[in-house]
Amino acid sequence: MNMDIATVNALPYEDFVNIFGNVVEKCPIITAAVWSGRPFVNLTALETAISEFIDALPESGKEGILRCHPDLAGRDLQSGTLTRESREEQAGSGMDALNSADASRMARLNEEYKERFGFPFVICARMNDKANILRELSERCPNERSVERARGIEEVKKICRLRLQDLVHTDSPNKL
Ligand SMILES: NC(=O)N[C@H]1NC(=O)NC1=O
Repeated sequence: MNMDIATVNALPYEDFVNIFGNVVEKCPIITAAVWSGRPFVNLTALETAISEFIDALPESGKEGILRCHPDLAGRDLQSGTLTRESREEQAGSGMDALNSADASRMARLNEEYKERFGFPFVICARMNDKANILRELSERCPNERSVERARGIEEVKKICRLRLQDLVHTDSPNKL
């Protein structure tokens, strides 16, 4: 895809949601909401609108966003039911090729984390490798719930930024 910002701003909401609906995993409601904020001056402005929408949510809403994320190396990966974006991100950080020791460690820590916080561990897989992810997962487990809620949301925003960038080319100054 190669869209300039004028093209994005001219999209009917059906197309806008179809194209950008999964920049926050399984949360097309966010994309549908920020469409009201057109016109965007550039891609960063769209990203900011998404970020501000998320920040304005009550804590339960932020936890809801985290709960829409599949586990890393979890059941959806095993059964092939990840979204395309998540599948590519997880494969990129080696989550689809864990040895059995790492796979069971991952599964155990993911369960422990979810049990403790009531939402899953979220990290931007494209900015981390397997070793990092495992380390972060074990280091973040003892944190306070409010700290982890905020950390998870920061990671959601990183994932969102990379997904947005993938949807538009930024190779020319006239492009997004
Ligand atoms: N749980 C979790 O972090 N999931 C994800 N992270 C990422 O980069 N893509 C995901 O689906």
